[in-house]
Amino acid sequence: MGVVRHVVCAMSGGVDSSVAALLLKRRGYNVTGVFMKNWDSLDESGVCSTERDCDDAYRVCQTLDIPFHQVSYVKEYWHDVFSNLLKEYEKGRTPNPDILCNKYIKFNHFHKYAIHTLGADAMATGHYARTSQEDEEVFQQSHTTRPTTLFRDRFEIRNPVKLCKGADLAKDQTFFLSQISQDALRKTLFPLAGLTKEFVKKMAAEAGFHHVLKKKESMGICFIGERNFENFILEYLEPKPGNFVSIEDGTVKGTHKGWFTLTLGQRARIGGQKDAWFVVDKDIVTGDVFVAPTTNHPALFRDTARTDRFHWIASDPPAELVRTQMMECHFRFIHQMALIPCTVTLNMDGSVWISLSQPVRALTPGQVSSQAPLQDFPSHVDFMRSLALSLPQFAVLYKGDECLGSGKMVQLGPSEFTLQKGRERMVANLQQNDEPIPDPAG
Ligand SMILES: Nc1ncnc2c1ncn2[C@@H]1O[C@H](COP(=O)(O)OP(=O)(O)OP(=O)(O)O)[C@@H](O)[C@H]1O
Repeated sequence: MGVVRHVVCAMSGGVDSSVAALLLKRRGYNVTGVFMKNWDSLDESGVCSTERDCDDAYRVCQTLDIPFHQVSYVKEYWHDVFSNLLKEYEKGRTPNPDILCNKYIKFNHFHKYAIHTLGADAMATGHYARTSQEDEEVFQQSHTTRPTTLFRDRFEIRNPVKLCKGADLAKDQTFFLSQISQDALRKTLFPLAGLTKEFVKKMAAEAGFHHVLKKKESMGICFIGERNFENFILEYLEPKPGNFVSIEDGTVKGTHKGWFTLTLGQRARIGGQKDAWFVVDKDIVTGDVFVAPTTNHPALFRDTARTDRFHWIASDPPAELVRTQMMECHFRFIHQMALIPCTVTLNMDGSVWISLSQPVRALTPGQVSSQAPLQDFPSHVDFMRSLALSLPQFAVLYKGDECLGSGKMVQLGPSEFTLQKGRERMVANLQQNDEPIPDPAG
């Protein structure tokens, strides 16, 4: 008889992690369920949803007859995720809290707790994602503490583990995992890797997890709960009022109460204006929010972005990129958006330039923002829909099924509108000087 492996499963009280724990138990492992508390929350009716979720996770563990623990990362979440989020808002950027939560909490604090404190052979979550390792390979990974040398990961890791899309492409969550460390990934199991959500729900029903199935699907920000996001964020940030300014002629169209909850591409409600205007840019120094009169205005389209130091999950950086300084792959900046072909170039400081095969709008064409202006948002769920469609922070790269990693977008190339204006100015200058206008076709 071989050793019985010990796996710590992160259990949220939801369907996915409950079935993940069930599958691990069926594989014959010693499973421990752990619930994380990240936020002291009361929802708008004063009910603590965290306690309810914790209770649900506990009941699943009872049904499975496995030990249950609860850990609190309220302090860590506040420092690593929430403060970060507020700082980004103040810079006029729209951060993705779920990417940060995975990076700093689940695949860092929680990971260390599972492996070092509880002595587990691996940790597991209910994410729809896959790695390039079999379970047994995960267990064989020794607990290495990386020496802090000048050498980068590629010199230290012989067989880097890849992060790949799960079988259920409609549920794939690699986007949210794109910032996690190689060290944590090497010790992680994703029991739902090969399953569809439909099948997982069926398994939950057969296992008698009815209390879990009855719950609403969790969405977006894991900690805030059902509440008005604008009111929530205004508890923490001082609103900075300013003007709505037309990108076309610089005229002031109205005023707004604060720009950090206004997201790129979103329809702006401007008092006294009958027509629809759309947010295309912000000036965080003056507080001006630039707006355009059409939803598909060229000021919303761009085809290049630069990231900060890119986080490569497996090879840091990929050999192809080192060899040629250039790589063809696919890009996504919104969870589940269609992948866009792109060319990536590597800079000396580890940042990358991403050139897309076609200009993309700040949001996916024809999506909810035009029907659901922010002022009408009833809850954070709707806000998350707009967030997911807004200027995102992270550029996530894929090569086939593999999620290569992500980088925070810190600079965008010129918009189509800027380029168009530049061309017009050039033509006007040429005409003024009576020079022949170059024929673009010839
Ligand atoms: N509060 C929590 N405590 C422990 N683990 C958590 C918690 N929240 C999320 N997780 C882990 O992260 C995974 C992904 O979380 P996410 O919030 O995306 O939920 P989900 O995909 O709807 O999964 P679930 O149905 O398990 O809630 C979960 O399956 C679970 O393993």
